[in-house]
Amino acid sequence: MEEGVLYLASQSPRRRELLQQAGLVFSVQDVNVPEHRAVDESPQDYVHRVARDKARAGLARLQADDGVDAVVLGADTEVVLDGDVFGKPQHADDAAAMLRRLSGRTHEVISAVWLVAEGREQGDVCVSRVRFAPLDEAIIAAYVASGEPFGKAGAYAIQGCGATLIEHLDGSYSGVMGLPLFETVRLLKRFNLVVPV
Ligand SMILES: Cc1cn([C@H]2C[C@H](O)[C@@H](COP(=O)(O)OP(=O)(O)OP(=O)(O)O)O2)c(=O)[nH]c1=O
Repeated sequence: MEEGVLYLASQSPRRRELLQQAGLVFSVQDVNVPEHRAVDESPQDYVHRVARDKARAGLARLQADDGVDAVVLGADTEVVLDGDVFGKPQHADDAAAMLRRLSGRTHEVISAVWLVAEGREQGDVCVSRVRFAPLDEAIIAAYVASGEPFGKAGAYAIQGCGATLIEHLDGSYSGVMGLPLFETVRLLKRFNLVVPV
């Protein structure tokens, strides 16, 4: 396998952590892509599009800088319940409202990952099902006050105290946390990038 130059187009510390956990060598490229779902766009199409746009934006910035021959990884994670897409909460009331809706129910977490290089793009998606325990108002208030829900799709973090709210996970832990590592490494191999395992 040849050595490729991998860039992670993301501001998410979770994605950095997960790529490091997989033993990958990469650089980080900051991108800011607007996340607005079109009215007729399915949740899965939306997550794919945003992940691809992040990777494309990363590659465009790198090419504008010095035309480096790079492979750029973009990812997006959303929580979906009853056809509604829960992004990151804007404020405390928003976070509490999301948690109230997730309480005692099973939702989907959709995580897409895209690799974009000059003349080549490929992506994959991972859908997990997460069942929340019934949450009373005191738990919701305490969790929101902890600050953990902010910056997280669906207002919780499986890698944090949010794990204590989850009764059951059917799917990928890394996918829920923000970057499905099995699908990511499978894509990297297709791009002939060096992976440790
Ligand atoms: C459900 C869940 C989400 N999350 C996080 C992962 C993502 O950072 C975030 C979903 O928002 P994203 O829009 O996917 O990512 P981001 O804006 O944080 O980062 P970037 O676009 O720069 O890559 O939610 C967790 O950390 N734990 C969880 O259990």
